[in-house]
Amino acid sequence: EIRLNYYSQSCPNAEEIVKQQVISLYNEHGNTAVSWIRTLFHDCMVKSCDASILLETIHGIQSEKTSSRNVGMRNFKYINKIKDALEASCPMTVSCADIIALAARDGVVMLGGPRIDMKTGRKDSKGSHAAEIDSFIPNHNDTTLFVLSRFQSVGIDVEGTVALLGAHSVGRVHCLNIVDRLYPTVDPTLDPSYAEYLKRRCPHQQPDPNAVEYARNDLQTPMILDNMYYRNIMNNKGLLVVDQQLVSNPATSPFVEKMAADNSYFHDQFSKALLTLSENNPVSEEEGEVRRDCRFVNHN
Ligand code: HEM
Ligand SMILES: [Ca+2]
Ligand SMILES: [Ca+2]
Repeated sequence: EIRLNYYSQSCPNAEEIVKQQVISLYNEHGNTAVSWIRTLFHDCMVKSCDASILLETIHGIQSEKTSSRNVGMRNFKYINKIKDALEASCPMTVSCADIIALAARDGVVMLGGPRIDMKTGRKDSKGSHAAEIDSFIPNHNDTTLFVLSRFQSVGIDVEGTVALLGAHSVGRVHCLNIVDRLYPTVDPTLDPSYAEYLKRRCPHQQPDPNAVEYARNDLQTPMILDNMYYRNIMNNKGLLVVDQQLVSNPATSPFVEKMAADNSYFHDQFSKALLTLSENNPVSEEEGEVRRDCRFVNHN
């Protein structure tokens, strides 16, 4: 059963240890904080917040990391650093699924977002769900209707979905996910000068797989989790099709306007929805485990 302060007896400093690690990683590589937010989404959305996304391909397990939906995910290696710090104080106590949740919570704070009171006590999966990823995580060009139905299936309503996509106020997108909007003709819903910028960032219709070509999600405040995302999409400066469509769909556009006008309303709705996402379908004590190494299931 997940609850607030699950580790208060078994590892009283657990949350503080994660926080210190997230801060020092942020100071080394600011983009780690960005990664933790996306990692939570891609773990929790796929079946359960069970750290399934961290497993490597080995002994009949197919890693989720190689899925096309997970393109661009980064900084997984630093999860092990957080885990090592926890193992040094409390061996075999804190789950990798809780590391993902707490790191996302603290990453949000590092990026100027709200403070979210997340529960702990999640257990780690004993397998990956690689084959099912595409049925849980929408594609970059799916319709709003489809996106809303995916989030609704995990208990997140229209307002919450609009708020969660505000995570695209930070981070980057590889050209692969944008070129369809630039070539052969520019998507008419793209601001022309913004399209010129994107074409400079992504000069080839078929992105060179060896070149790391990407554009920032939010040019104005790329490292701040703020409502600039909504102002951008209202100005036809959305990067992905799923972003831009929030403005034109009548179910989502009123929330876009409210969030664009009021950063603290955005933060409140983002907190609520991220909390719901972070509690999706926890694995039971009997079915799960606390992994020794977040990349592999335990062998005992
Ligand atoms: C319809 C739902 C969503 C779709 C289709 C989607 C798709 C994408 C894509 C294609 C990228 C760029 C990856 C790359 O090329 O490197 C991206 C980046 C990102 N997404 Fe989403 N996303 C969705 C929802 C969310 C949600 C709910 C969150 C978190 C609450 C989130 C957080 C992020 C973050 C933080 C990045 C930047 C990652 C980085 O710079 O390392 N996304 N998303
Ligand atoms: Ca998962
Ligand atoms: Ca921003």
